Amino acid sequence: MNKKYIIAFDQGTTSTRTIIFDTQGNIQGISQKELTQHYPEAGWVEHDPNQIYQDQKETFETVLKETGIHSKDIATIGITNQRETTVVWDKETGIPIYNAIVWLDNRTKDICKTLKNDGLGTYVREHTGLVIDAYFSGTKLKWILDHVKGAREKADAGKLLFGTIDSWLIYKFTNGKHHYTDHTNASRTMLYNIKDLKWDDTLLSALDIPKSMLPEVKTSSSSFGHVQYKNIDIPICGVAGDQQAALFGQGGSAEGIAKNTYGTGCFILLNNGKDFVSSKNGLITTLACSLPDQPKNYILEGSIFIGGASIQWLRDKMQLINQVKETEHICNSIPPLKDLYVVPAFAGLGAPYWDANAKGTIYGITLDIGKNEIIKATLESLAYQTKDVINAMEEDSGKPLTWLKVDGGASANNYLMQFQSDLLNVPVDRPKMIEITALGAAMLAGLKAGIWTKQDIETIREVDRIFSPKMDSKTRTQKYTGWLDAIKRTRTINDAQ
Ligand SMILES: Nc1ncnc2c1ncn2[C@@H]1O[C@H](COP(=O)(O)OP(=O)(O)O)[C@@H](O)[C@H]1O
Ligand SMILES: O=P(O)(O)OC[C@H](O)CO
Repeated sequence: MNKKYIIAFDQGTTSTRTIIFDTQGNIQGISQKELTQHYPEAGWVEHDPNQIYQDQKETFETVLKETGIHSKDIATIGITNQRETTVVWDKETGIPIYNAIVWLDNRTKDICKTLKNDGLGTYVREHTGLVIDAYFSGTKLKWILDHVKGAREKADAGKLLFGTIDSWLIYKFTNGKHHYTDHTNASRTMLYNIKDLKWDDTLLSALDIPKSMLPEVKTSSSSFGHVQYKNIDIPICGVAGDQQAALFGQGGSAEGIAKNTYGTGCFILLNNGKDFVSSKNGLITTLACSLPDQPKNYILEGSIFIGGASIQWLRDKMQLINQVKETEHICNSIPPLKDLYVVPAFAGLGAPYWDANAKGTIYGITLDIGKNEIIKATLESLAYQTKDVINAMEEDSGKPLTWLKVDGGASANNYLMQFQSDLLNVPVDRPKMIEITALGAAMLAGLKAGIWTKQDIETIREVDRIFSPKMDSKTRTQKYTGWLDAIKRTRTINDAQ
């Protein structure tokens, strides 16, 4: 094999990146563009699908130019993406009929309420592993068909296609030749049966979605067509939703491995093995990256909607900081907080509460509280929300968590990582490679393309730092009890409204 590089397309909520790895898994080049967020109404979040494609193409071309690496030396491309975000486009022209409705958008909460009232909750949990929530693609797709003029007729006539961002990019980069997705992305639509690995007719009919719109679902490490660049065809050999890709990059194809990605949201995933376990504690069951010899592995996931986004809120809306990284120094420079909690339910609460109506709150303000304390409480909220999810995971899996692997932008924050370890009372293990999501996608592609074996990829991850718990158990219990009280009060206020 003389091809020397693997490319990852990492299409996230806030940015679009192309990264080139060498065969040791080292980064040779990165190009990145910020993605414009559109907020047409309260609770709505949209992206422009054309911007997503153009940015991905531009970062791809830029990284090749900047590194001087020739496209003939690229063995394969892996794609990883923000999950659930929904695009519908015209089959003939490839033109989207509406903006992409982003995972954080909760405009469809009333559709979800109706589905729940119709008694579909248990069916959804048992067949898709999910809870009925506006987070997943199914109701977003229904909303587009119901609200865009002429969409329903065109869909019924087989003239529209649906996809999550991976499908959209595959379609565009292969000039409309392929309409594919992979198991991880399909499992986030609320339309896919994760036991039988097929689209679910009952849910398609409940949401009035024609099957002809849906992509073919493939193994995450398999052939998804080619990207042509300067007359060279580069095969796309890996596709996975970003959280599952991160778990894979962290070595999570083995049962029992858990990771938390601290990005816009926080996503805690535990590889729970080959058997479908339905959560009794507010988590969801979803599919791990699939390999030809490992088609079905189930993950228990806790999806927290607002993680690093709350630090951006401190910077952009509250203007309490100039840069997100300042929070580490600020937190280290003031004493431990006493009973001050920020509950960042800015988009409702995800796991384990699933409360679409909850709103953000701050509890425990006294006269001595200033902006630094608010900053610290906001940063700590990422760790408290993580603990809520880990507690649920321990209940569901029946096993205590002994080790947490971490990644994502906010995992760079040493104060947060130490506080997380203290609160969970387990070591928190941060890898040297911060682009672990992209690396996971590259690994999936590299496996299929014959660049790496399973043994090779096990040796790529290296530890940067392990944070060990230092907090005494009394303080830990006091702090967490205060958090649970703040959550209870938040939810009581909203119930009363
Ligand atoms: N040093 C830091 N301390 C706290 N939060 C941070 C820090 N660096 C980045 N973040 C947060 O991490 C998020 C970006 O992480 P990233 O993994 O790139 O997110 P995404 O993939 O969701 O776009 C932002 O929300 C930002 O506020
Ligand atoms: O783009 P990220 O990294 O914020 O991830 C978003 C998740 O995939 C949503 O489920």
